[in-house]
Amino acid sequence: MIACTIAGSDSGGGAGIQADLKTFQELRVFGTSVITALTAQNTKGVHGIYPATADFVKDQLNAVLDDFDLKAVKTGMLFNAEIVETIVSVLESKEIPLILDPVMIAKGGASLLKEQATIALKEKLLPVATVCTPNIPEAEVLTGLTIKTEEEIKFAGEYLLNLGMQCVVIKGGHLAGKHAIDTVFIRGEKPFKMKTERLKTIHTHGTGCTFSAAITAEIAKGKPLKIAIIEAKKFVQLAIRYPLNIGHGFGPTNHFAYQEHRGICDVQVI
Ligand SMILES: Nc1ncnc2c1ncn2[C@@H]1O[C@H](COP(=O)(O)OP(=O)(O)O)[C@@H](O)[C@H]1O
Ligand SMILES: Cc1ncc(COP(=O)(O)O)c(N)n1
Repeated sequence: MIACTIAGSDSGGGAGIQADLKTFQELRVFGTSVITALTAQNTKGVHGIYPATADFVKDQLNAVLDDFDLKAVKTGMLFNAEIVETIVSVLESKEIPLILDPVMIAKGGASLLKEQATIALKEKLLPVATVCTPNIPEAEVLTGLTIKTEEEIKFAGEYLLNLGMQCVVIKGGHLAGKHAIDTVFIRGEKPFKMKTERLKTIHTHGTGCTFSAAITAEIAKGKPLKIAIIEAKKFVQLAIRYPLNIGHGFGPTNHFAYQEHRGICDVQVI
């Protein structure tokens, strides 16, 4: 099975293209990539960004599409409106499931999406996505709502589904509480929650990339949407639970952990 990630490169290896390809590999999916921007980055922060031109993003995407039978595509850091629009123009006529991680701000605070691009993302790319995986701050930007309570999460999920996509996962990593709870909205179905223990760690660099890449890999293998999302939650939970303790800042998650420990992760689905 072959999947593609369209995202930024993280020289530190914990997020972006590198996290996506490691996740695909661990889940036995062949990974191809389209690089939207190079970042000079490590566990201490983003030290520089060098975007690709929209034309070169298009060349990479066409090269991949021309040769490979892609079963799923994901997007991560898209950086500017030209790149967002280019991706829409190439992908909108294709029937490939699109998993959209609306990456906006790195955990260290650096902006990975320009303000104008947020509008293009919301108006043009979101409507053609199969799954969108915002964290709480991203869901707030996309909906214009403040999201703290369960009611507000429900309202935001329904608002986002109405933009046209098939599924929205509002991730709960940024909320407080003993559990990390993600809420899943699938068109025409009752929403459900995925609940795990909230782990006490600073090594959460790239959790969102890893989670959405795992959904992409499972969908590429033909898993039904709900099963793919639950398996991805197990993948990211284990990747956080068994940290590698690499670097001097907010370290990466452990992409090896799923293959090594997968028998012992329980995600409660409620
Ligand atoms: N401390 C934690 N313990 C357990 N799971 C977590 C923790 N932090 C994040 N997660 C999970 O990791 C995934 C990514 O979530 P989140 O950190 O909100 O995304 P992002 O990286 O986009 O900010 C979600 O499934 C979330 O529930
Ligand atoms: C290239 C790239 N893509 C995405 C992220 C977001 O990851 P995080 O929110 O964990 O910093 C990042 N830091 N760098």
